[in-house]
This record gives sequence, structure tokens and C-alpha cells, in this order.
Amino acid sequence: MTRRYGRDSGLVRAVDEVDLDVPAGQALAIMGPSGCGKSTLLHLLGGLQRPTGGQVWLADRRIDTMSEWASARLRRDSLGFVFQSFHLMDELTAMENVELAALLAGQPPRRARQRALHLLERVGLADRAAHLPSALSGGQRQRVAIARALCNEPLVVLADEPTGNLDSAATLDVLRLFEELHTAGQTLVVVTHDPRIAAVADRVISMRDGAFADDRQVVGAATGTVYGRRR
Ligand SMILES: Nc1ncnc2c1ncn2[C@@H]1O[C@H](COP(=O)(O)OP(=O)(O)OP(=O)(O)O)[C@@H](O)[C@H]1O
Repeated sequence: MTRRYGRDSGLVRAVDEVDLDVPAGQALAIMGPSGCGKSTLLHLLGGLQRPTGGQVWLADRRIDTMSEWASARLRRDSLGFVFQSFHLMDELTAMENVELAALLAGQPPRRARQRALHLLERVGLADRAAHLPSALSGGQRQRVAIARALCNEPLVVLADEPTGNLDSAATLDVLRLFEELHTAGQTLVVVTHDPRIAAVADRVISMRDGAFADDRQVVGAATGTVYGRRR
């Protein structure tokens, strides 16, 4: 897939004809210098941006030609997003932030509440459920955001610099959580500058100038395909 911006002398090849298959259960880290196209690639995978060339297939569905509405529904029902700056609703408690996402994903109110509580327990924050984000540390906020990302049991969690705003201890908490998710079989695609995250991934792609400069796979226990077409 390709994503270009501008034209002629202003042409930027943010993602330049990359070919990517992601097996189910893989923890993939995408690294590389600033501006090499990592976030753009993640946005293409998440249906947040459309490629200017090529195709994006998620679980045997072509997503780059979907209508805006279908793409939004796919994100709501099948994808989990984690961002560097958390993107929590400031006026809602930790519980309500997670619960709202479960409600929006169509779960009935009682189930949404149970699911939110369960996920907050899973990220180690059951005792902070009633706190507003302003009363939580950065690492705790990111763990709430991860709980929120999991509420629709996503096919894949897409994370863009999830530890970029965190200190070292909080980074380790998030790292441990990603490890647990990976062990539980969750497919993860994480854009990161942090070599510690890359160290727990089972595949590391290094990008340069929109292309893959290196693609190292540590183990390959593929059980199906999340991104790419079954051949
Ligand atoms: N909307 C846009 N219009 C024009 N150029 C863009 C746009 N968005 C991104 N770019 C360019 O595309 C290239 C890739 O950007 P991208 O944000 O994907 O890089 P990145 O590797 O995620 O960088 P960082 O690590 O700094 O977040 C850069 O050269 C950037 O300037």
C-alpha cells in the first residue's frame, strides 16, 4: 500500500508501496526515525486514512474502499486504538470512559458496565474506577485507554507511541500489560521509539523513507491472518 501527500516537487511518499501481512496473535512493533511513515502506516491499517495506492484487507474484508460510515463502524466494532495522548474524556470517570465505549459498540447497559469493570480489573485499576482522568497518573490514564480499546474484543489493537508521554515506571506498567495481552493471544501493532517495547514484540519492522528497511520476525506461530489476504 502507498500513501502520498502533495505533488510534483512537494510530493511526500509517507508510505511507499509496502506489503504487510499480519498473522493473528502477532505482536508487531513498527520503529524508525521521525517522519519515516510509521503513524501514516498505522492510520492506513486502522481505516483512519485511505491509501493513495494499493489495498488494505482486514480479516478478509477490504477496508480501504469502504464508505466512511462502514469504516467508522468497523473501527467501533473490530479495532482498538491507543494513542500517545490517551484521548480520554476528562469529565467522565475511568469506569465511564470504558463503559461508554462498550455502549457505543452496542452492548446493553448492564453488560457494558460489567465489561468495563472486568477490563479495569484486568489493567489493575479496579480501585480507580470512580476517578476522573485528572486524578490519575499518566500510566494509569494509558491503562484506562487500553481497557477502553479492549471493550469491543478487537481483532487488533493499534497503538501509536503508547509510552511516548510516560515516565520509565509507567512505561514498564504498560509494557507488562501489552505482554499479558500478547500472551492471551491479542494481535498488537505498536508504533514505538522505545526499544523495550520492541524487545517484547515477536516481529519488528524498521521503516525508512516510507519503506521497510528491516523486517525481523522472532517467532512465527501463525494461526490465521488479520491483515492481508488469505492466499
Ligand atoms: N497531512 C499531511 N500532509 C503532508 N505531509 C504529511 C501529512 N501527514 C504526514 N505527512 C508527511 O509524511 C511523512 C510521514 O509522516 P508520519 O507522521 O507517518 O511519520 P512518523 O514516522 O510517524 O513520524 P514521528 O515518529 O515523528 O511521529 C512525513 O514526511 C510527514 O511530514
